[in-house]
Amino acid sequence: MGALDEGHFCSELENGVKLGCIELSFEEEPETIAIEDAVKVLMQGLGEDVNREGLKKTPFRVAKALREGTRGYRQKVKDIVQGALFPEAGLDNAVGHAGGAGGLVVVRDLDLFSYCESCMLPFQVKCHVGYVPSGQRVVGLSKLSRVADVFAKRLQDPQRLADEVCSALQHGIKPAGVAVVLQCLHVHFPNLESVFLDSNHQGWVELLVSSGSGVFENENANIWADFWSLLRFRGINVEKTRVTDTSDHHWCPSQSSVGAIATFKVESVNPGMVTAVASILRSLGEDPLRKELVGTPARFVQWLMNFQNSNFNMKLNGFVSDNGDSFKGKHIHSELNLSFWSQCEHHLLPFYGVVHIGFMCTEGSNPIGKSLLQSIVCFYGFKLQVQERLTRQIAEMISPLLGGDVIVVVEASHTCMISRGIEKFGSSTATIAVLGRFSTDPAARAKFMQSIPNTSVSGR
Ligand SMILES: Nc1nc2c(ncn2[C@@H]2O[C@H](COP(=O)(O)OP(=O)(O)OP(=O)(O)O)[C@@H](O)[C@H]2O)c(=O)[nH]1
Ligand SMILES: [Zn+2]
Repeated sequence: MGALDEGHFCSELENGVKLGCIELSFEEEPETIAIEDAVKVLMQGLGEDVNREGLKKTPFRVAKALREGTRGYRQKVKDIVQGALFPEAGLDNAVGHAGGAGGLVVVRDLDLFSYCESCMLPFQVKCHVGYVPSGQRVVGLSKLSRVADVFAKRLQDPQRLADEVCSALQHGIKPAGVAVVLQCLHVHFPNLESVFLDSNHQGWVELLVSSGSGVFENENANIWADFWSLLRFRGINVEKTRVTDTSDHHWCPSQSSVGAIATFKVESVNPGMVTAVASILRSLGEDPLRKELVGTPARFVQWLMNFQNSNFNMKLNGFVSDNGDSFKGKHIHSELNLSFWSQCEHHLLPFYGVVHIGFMCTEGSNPIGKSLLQSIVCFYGFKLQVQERLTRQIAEMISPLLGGDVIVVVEASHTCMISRGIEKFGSSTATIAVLGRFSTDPAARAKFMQSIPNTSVSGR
């Protein structure tokens, strides 16, 4: 069982005398309990009832997700590489591609997830690792991915992640050289204004970083040309958003001028919630005073505050539709790809995607503008949610405005199913809510469905 599953703790008295090991389950470990307590403070800060059905187990789930997501602090590279170096004839110390073990080896498209150290949200990593074997031996291919995962399962910055993986492999395998390329994707930070202004939001911020050691140390070395060629074969677009100097470049939207967080003033952030996040960092084995982490608790709280339990009803500014309630002469009107972000109430992790809305109206009229529908979608998105409830709430909200015949389809990617747990990259969930004629007329439903374009839902 992994370190997270079976805690082995030796209780110590003040003078360091060990009392002997007591077996603590994951639930009983002090770090888990501390994170659960901190998550309860965060949920109360959002105005939520921690005892509400659906939220009861959230503190524990979040503790489990965060500790699994940062297990890299407790793993050692040598345990992975040791015993996985296999003797292989070939070029000894020279570097070339003449047969045998002398040639460049590249493992491509390793899907990883890491935690952004600026905002504590998971970010997606497409990792490509290359090395030039030497010393008459090669490493087990899977170990390149396992070592990369040790450093990904921490609070990270893309460039530091690439450098740490590169250096660990260089020291662990002692090859002629190592090259690491990471294509990183950070979820975009919406805020109410920006989502309305530009509803075809790009859901992702992309960044490509690289790191090299030994024969790859010089990024102009011709062996890099071989490496990039082996990536291009896979259609990997290595030029896009390539940043070499990331020192002053904040890739995290929470640090950029347009991110949602930039619109909050730090002093307006609930200090009790900030303290709670700092204690979570400590429970994960991090130092909240590390310079890259100093602002992180406030930024994470600012992200969370997007989803506070605002129970105010949608201010429709007296909006009344003249949509009437008779079908005659009515046709199906579709408003498609309304973007939304929400926060899964089970894991406090984002889920995001698009909403498609259909309703009946007389030819040529449109009783409700797209931006008002976008407002409704955003207000129900910006809560702790489950996708089924979000879908139903949108339908129930717009139904009386539009004569009662509505259909709502939500397509979303759930970070909690992609970055942890079942880790199903690329998976997405679709939900439907129908009222009025759309609940009784399959042909009306089918006609609306045909109007939905066939595009990816990942928001990329
Ligand atoms: N129906 C529904 N389930 C959701 C939504 N968001 C997250 N979940 C699920 O909530 C469930 C929580 O299950 P638990 O077993 O309590 O928590 P868990 O151990 O973290 O679950 P895993 O994700 O399977 O590891 C998971 O199956 C999630 O996939 C949602 O919007 N709708
Ligand atoms: Zn971030």
